[in-house]
Amino acid sequence: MTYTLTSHQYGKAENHIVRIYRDSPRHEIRDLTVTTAMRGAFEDAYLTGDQSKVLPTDTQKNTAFVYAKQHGGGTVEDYGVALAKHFVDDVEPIHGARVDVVVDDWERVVVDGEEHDHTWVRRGPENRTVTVTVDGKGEEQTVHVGGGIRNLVILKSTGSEFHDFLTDGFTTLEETKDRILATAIDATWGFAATPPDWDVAYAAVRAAVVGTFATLHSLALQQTLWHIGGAVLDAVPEIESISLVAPNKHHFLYDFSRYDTDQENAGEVFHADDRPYGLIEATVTR
Ligand SMILES: O=c1[nH]c(=O)c2[nH]c(=O)[nH]c2[nH]1
Repeated sequence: MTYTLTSHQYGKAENHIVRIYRDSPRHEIRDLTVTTAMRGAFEDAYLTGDQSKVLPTDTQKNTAFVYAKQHGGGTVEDYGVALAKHFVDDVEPIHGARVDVVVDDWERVVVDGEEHDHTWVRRGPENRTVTVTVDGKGEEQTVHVGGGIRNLVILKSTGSEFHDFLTDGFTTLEETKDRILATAIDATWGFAATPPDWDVAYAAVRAAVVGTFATLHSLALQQTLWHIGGAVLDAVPEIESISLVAPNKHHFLYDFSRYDTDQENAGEVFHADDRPYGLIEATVTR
């Protein structure tokens, strides 16, 4: 029997790097979880156990931390590009590198009406994500930066319907003209060109996502995703394509008719079910 190693990459996953900027009494914080993955002619490490071309994942980890000091002053995208380019440009056997960054956001606390200089509370649960891919050396090199939002949990208490769907012998779902619509959006997007400001572009995407979710009178989560995709492409001209994954976090009206009570449940009390959930996905491309 013969086998072929058809693909491989290796790296260090989830380096949790907290960078404090303390050049003035008002500190800043950046909290990044960084995953590196290297591609190149590393077959021998698998096939014969020869590690002579392998830059250890431990070294990748160290580099990610040191680059957080050296290249942390710009945006997360600048950091990711500097780190990925370093691996490809400076380490001969590495021909391609991918750097994935998950950003945890911290919000400055307010004490007696004043923002505190060096204390924050975690903002969440959503994360901003950045993916940088560098392929090839010298003139041939390509650098791609992708953006994302993970776990943007959002709910509207009305302005959502679901009816006139296909039915068969297994259908029990009742039609509704007024329901809760809730989801936790994962979105990733790719750029055809570099935007003037990465942070401004991210803020514009997020505003388009939440604004569209709030204002679109939804006939289905599918329709909401389509409109979100269009709004994002309208908001940020450099974005070429956006992929959206959205679990339908079902909220079922709790049935009061089963109880001996004079209370009515007019869309006020719901059972928030965690599973199973509908999973709606879409990619919208310019
Ligand atoms: O927005 C929805 N899309 C569906 O495809 C679906 N299916 C379902 O049972 N409820 C919903 N809601």
